[in-house]
Parts: sequence; C-alpha cells; structure tokens
Amino acid sequence: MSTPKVVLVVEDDPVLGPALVQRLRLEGYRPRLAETGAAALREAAALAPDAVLSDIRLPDMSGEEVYRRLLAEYGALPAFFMTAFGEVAQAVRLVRAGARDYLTKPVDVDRLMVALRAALAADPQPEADAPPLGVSPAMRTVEATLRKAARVDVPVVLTGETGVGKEVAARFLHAASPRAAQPFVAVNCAAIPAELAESTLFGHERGAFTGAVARNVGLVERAGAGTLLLDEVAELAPDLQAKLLRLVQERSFLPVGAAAERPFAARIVCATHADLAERVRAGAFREDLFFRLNVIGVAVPPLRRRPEDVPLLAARLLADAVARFGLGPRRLPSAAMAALAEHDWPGNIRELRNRIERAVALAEGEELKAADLFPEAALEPPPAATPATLDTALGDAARAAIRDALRRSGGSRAGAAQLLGISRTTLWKRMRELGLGEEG
Ligand SMILES: Nc1ncnc2c1ncn2[C@@H]1O[C@H](COP(=O)(O)OP(=O)(O)OP(=O)(O)O)[C@@H](O)[C@H]1O
Repeated sequence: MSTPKVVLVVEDDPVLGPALVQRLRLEGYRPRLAETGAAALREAAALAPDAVLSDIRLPDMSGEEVYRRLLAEYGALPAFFMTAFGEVAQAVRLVRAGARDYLTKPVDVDRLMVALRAALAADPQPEADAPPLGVSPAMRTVEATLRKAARVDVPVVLTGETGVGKEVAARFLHAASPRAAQPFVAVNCAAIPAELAESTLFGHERGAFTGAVARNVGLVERAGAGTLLLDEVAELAPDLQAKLLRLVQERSFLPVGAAAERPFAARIVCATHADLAERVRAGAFREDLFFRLNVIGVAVPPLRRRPEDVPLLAARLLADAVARFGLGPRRLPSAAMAALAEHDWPGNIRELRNRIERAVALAEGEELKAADLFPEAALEPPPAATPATLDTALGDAARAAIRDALRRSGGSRAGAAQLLGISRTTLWKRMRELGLGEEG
C-alpha cells in the first residue's frame, strides 16, 4: 500500500477537531491536529501535508490568512474550509482564491470524506520541475490541455497578450512531455536581425560567408530531440517562413553553406500575441505554415481574467526576488495584497514581476506597502484648472497611450512601439517631443 496521505486539520473546536482526526485515521490517512493558525503553519512546515481541512475562524488568525500563507509556501494544496453560517462570503472568496471547497457547520463528515478522497485521487504529484501555472479554473484548464498535448508529438501554438506567461507555459509543456530530459530552446523571432536570421536558426558551415570563421550550430540543431519554442512567430520574415515550413514538413534543414540536409528531431511550439489567422488573411503569414503549426491551439488568458492567480504568483515572484537580491526577508501584508488584487494588470505577469522586483529593491522595511508596488498612484497629476486646447488634449492623450503601451510591454520600448503600431524611431521621437524622454 502507498504511504498514507498527511491531512492537516486546523480546528479549535474541542469536539469537532478530535472527531475529524479519528475519522481520518479510520479512512487510512495520517491526520494532524492544529488548534491555532500559528500551530498549523508550524505543522505544515514540518509535515508538508497533502491536504488541509480548516476552520475559517481560529483563535489567532483567520483561516483565510492561514490559507494564503500555505498557498505561498506550498502552491495549489487541496484545502477545504468549514464555516459557520455567517462566514460564507469569506469561504466563497477562498474558493475563488483556489481552495477546493467549503462546508457549512454542522459539517457533513461523510460528504467531506468523499470530497477529500476525490481531491487527493485527482491530484497526482505535479512534475517536480513544473510548478502549477496557476490555481484559477482558467489556468487549471490550460494546464490540463498542456498535459494532454505533452503526450502527443504535434505542434502547439500558444496565444495570449504579452507577458501572460506563454514561454512559461511552453516550458511546462516541455517538462510534462517525454522530451523533458532533452534541451528546451527558445528563439525570439522578432529579435533576430534579418541578415543573421538564417544562420542563427539553421547554423552555418565554416567559410559559408565572409566572417564565418568557424562552424556555427544553429538553434534548430541545439534543440536536439527536445523542444524548440518559436516566440513571436508571427514576426518571422517571409523567406524564413518558407524555410520553417520545410523544417516542419520534411523534418530536415540545411545549414548555410552545408552540402547536405540534417535531420530535425525537436518538437515545435510557437507563441504569439498576434492573431495568426488574421495575419494569414492579411497576407502576412503563410496559410500552409499556419495549418501545419496550429494543430493544437492553447489560449493563455490575461491575468485580469484570472484574479485568483494573483496571490499565488505574487508570493512566488516575491520569494524569487528575495532569493535573488539577497536583501533579507520581505512580506506582502493584506493591504498590499488587496492593492494587487484591485489592479487590472495590462502588462500581465511581467508587470507583476516588475512591480514586485522594484518594491523589493526599494522598500524601506520588511513589509511591502501598496505605495511600493504602485508608486505612480501618488503622482497622478491634479485635474487641469483651465479647459485644454486641442493641442494639449492631443498631447495628453498621446502621452497616456505611450505610458500605457510601455506599461503593457513591461517597460520595453520595442514592445511598446509594436503595440502602438509605430516604429521604434518614431516612438523615440514622439517621446522626446512629449517630454517623456526619460521613461520606458
Ligand atoms: N506561472 C508563472 N509563475 C511565475 N512567473 C511567471 C509565470 N508565468 C509567467 N511568469 C513570469 O512573467 C514574465 C513573462 O512571462 P513569459 O515570458 O512566459 O510571457 P510571454 O507571454 O511569453 O511574454 P511575451 O509575449 O512578451 O513573450 C516572466 O518574467 C516569467 O518568468
């Protein structure tokens, strides 16, 4: 028999707590009782429980606080809450934040056992190197699709706004696939200079052109039998689209200056924030290539449509920044979490990451404040005292649009220019004219 699953019971009721423990033991689990939030966090650190059953009201903190801390430490842990009649709103909030379910008191223990068994059976240990992408229903669906796609060797196209985590999703797919031990190579198709694109992707032989002093192994070859991610695939120039079609169709490629083709063994995954079908209609993307690549399409939803993921991602990104910067511990108290929950994240997870990193780097104390995360809120200009002229109104609108695009692109001017449909040079000129030269 497999080792019994550890279930942490957080309940200060002297009757219900021990009764649940006894029942769980009879059901074959290894239960552990904690009567306060602090004890629950200590037990969780010592035991790494497989599931949690918690009261919503505890003597020292709310079940909500316990859950948020557990979420930050252990990710998507199945959690069930027991609540009195008047606390249902809080319980519903917890389910939105990723808790599995809530039961009103008096607790129907049989129903609780059925739900617990189902949750633990349906929750196989995630792959060690692929932490969950989120806890929201939307991201659970994306994960389930990626896991299914991982089993079959067909191309996948990931779509979604900039910064939603398409590359992270591609890595998740790779880690869940039988190719996990092979290389994962990501190419940003929008960033390769046109004149180097072919040799960067396919490699070149020594002496293939002036300056080719040594053989260069292209990214396609570096991917070996692993996964090749073509990020921003919609930006690929037409001649490279033709070569990519050949790569997908024939499973072979020709390095620049080589006499013979080489076999291509990797799996192709593409990512784009553009509407590829629309690019095909506009004649900018080859239809035959589109059909070859778009066998399984997965849309990664923007962060504002899955607010349940914000606490988990914020906690993860905070832990990451704290570890990297080595500036000592930092915490996100509930006021800061509430500010994060209210924002609509036009720049998605990249924006969340940037805000957390900046706050960790610049905050004075251990606790991050809403103003550390959203310093611009304190700098909103006062409303104009006199009516605007058409020129100033147009200038203000252009400034707002540029700032918004910079925010969405996580501060990248190239990304902002793309969003605004202008060249980088035009953006730079307009920013100087509008007095935005130092931003971005
Ligand atoms: N599930 C996640 N957990 C932690 N960090 C994440 C997660 N998803 C994305 N990120 C972080 O958010 C940032 C943007 O992610 P990523 O590069 O995957 O987005 P993208 O959609 O590919 O962006 P772009 O369209 O600009 O290429 C990265 O810093 C990444 O590490």
